[in-house]
Amino acid sequence: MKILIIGTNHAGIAAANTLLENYPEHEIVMLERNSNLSYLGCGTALWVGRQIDDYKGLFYTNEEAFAKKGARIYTETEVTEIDFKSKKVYAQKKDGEKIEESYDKLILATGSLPISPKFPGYDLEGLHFLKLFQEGQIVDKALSDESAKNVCVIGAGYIGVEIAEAAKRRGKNVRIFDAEATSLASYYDPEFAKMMDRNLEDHGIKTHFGELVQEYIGENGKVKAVKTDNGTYDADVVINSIGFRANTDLGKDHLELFNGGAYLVDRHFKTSDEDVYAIGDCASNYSNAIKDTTYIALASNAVRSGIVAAHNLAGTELEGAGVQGSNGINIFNLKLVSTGLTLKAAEKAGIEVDYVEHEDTQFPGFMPENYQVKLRIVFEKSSRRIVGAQLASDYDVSLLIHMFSLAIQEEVTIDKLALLDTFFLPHFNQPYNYITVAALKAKK
Ligand SMILES: Cc1cc2nc3c(=O)[nH]c(=O)nc-3n(C[C@H](O)[C@H](O)[C@H](O)COP(=O)(O)OP(=O)(O)OC[C@H]3O[C@@H](n4cnc5c(N)ncnc54)[C@H](O)[C@@H]3O)c2cc1C
Ligand SMILES: NC(=O)C1=CN([C@@H]2O[C@H](COP(=O)(O)OP(=O)(O)OC[C@H]3O[C@@H](n4cnc5c(N)ncnc54)[C@H](O)[C@@H]3O)[C@@H](O)[C@H]2O)C=CC1
Repeated sequence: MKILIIGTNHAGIAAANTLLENYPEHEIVMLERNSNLSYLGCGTALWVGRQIDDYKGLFYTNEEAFAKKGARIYTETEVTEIDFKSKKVYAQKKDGEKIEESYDKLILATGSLPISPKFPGYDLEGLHFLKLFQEGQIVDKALSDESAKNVCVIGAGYIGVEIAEAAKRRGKNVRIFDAEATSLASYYDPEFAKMMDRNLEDHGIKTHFGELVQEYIGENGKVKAVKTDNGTYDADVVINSIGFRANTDLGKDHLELFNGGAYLVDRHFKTSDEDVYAIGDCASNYSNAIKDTTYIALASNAVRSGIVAAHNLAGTELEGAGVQGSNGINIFNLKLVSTGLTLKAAEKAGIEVDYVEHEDTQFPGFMPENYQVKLRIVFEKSSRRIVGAQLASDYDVSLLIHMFSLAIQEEVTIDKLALLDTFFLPHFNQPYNYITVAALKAKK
């Protein structure tokens, strides 16, 4: 069987590896428009903020590795059209050469594109996005210009907050804007998000939440200020980070879409076309918290969807486990992690929930070094199944969120969690720890 994979970043790579390692009898062709593959965007802010020395370690594989494994791989080759009827893909190489490939099965792994806000002045020089490695390089160069003093970040989601920290670490005056009342509003309830807001402000970043950007003001074709409904602010560098949209340009007229966005897929990541699978940021996913289709753009989901699609396509039935949207962030040492639904997300999904919360130190009081930890657990009122959790601390409590992720996936109730056997050792935690205490607070 001849299998074509379009897009070879995290999702496409996971699918290709699964096929090459488990089903070597198939012919694999990979098509990628970029010059590189496997760029870990999560490292952009670390590198731009000089927390790591350079970007070389942010790539975990390359074209040669796949050629060696037996795949035919084309980089700098953009797929321009797919004829789903005759099962043919048309592409163009960087030098203009046109190529044509047929397929028996097709995997779309074309990812996502940053949403571009079309405020007046959107085409000025000095406005940036942060999706590709090359865009990271451009932002890095812009911040290296000594005369660029003022940086405005539009959107205080994950990319925005991370790059705001990086720009501050590079000695810039940084302002961050978001339409919502706090940063990270789609990941955390206000009580947690406000800890991040305070953290940003304590480190000298000016926050402008609930303030709407209306215009980029320029001079001689270059941005010099950002105008909002509340004021005008100097800006030499503007970074736009108001979210991603699924990149479905190639298949949107043929394949069924989820809410007009990502390719709608089943639990095998198969699209509405029997011979076409879609994975990663260009595809929908299944949410265990809302028990319905969702769209969440994360590298972690992209990898898993690639593995599941590849097995199913090759004939081994494997149902995707669904997702919780588990995520984490670490800014100036404040760590926030969450999974599943916030109170607002639950309300939006029409799920009636309650929550319990507890804040305590990680270790018993007699330990010489200690940290505050704040935990919130969200559960469905009727079934009492856990549907979300949020944790905040300067201590690394990140691994705990995986337990809550599994709890959501497996529909564990808050009452079961209260009686869970959690070990105790002063070096790690307390006998009456914040998980147990929080869960015991859940009133019937
Ligand atoms: C700055 C930043 C930080 C991030 N941090 C994290 C993090 O910490 N944790 C996390 O889980 N996620 C993070 N993400 C999100 C994560 O990077 C994405 O969810 C992930 O890249 C999705 O992988 P993908 O392979 O589905 O899509 P993409 O990474 O978007 O890759 C799609 C590929 O398809 C190619 N392509 C598209 N169209 C065509 C075409 N017509 N022809 C040929 N090739 C094509 C593209 O060139 C691209 O290489 C971050 C993203 C960014 C930008
Ligand atoms: N640590 C992690 O896991 C990371 C994950 N990612 C993922 O990459 C994807 C893209 O990241 P982001 O672009 O940061 O998206 P995001 O969805 O995290 O945040 C976008 C932010 O922009 C705001 N916004 C939307 N429209 C706006 C407007 N017109 N004006 C002002 N604010 C506006 C939203 O309120 C939101 O806070 C996300 O899926 C994210 O989860 C990115 C970086 C790190």
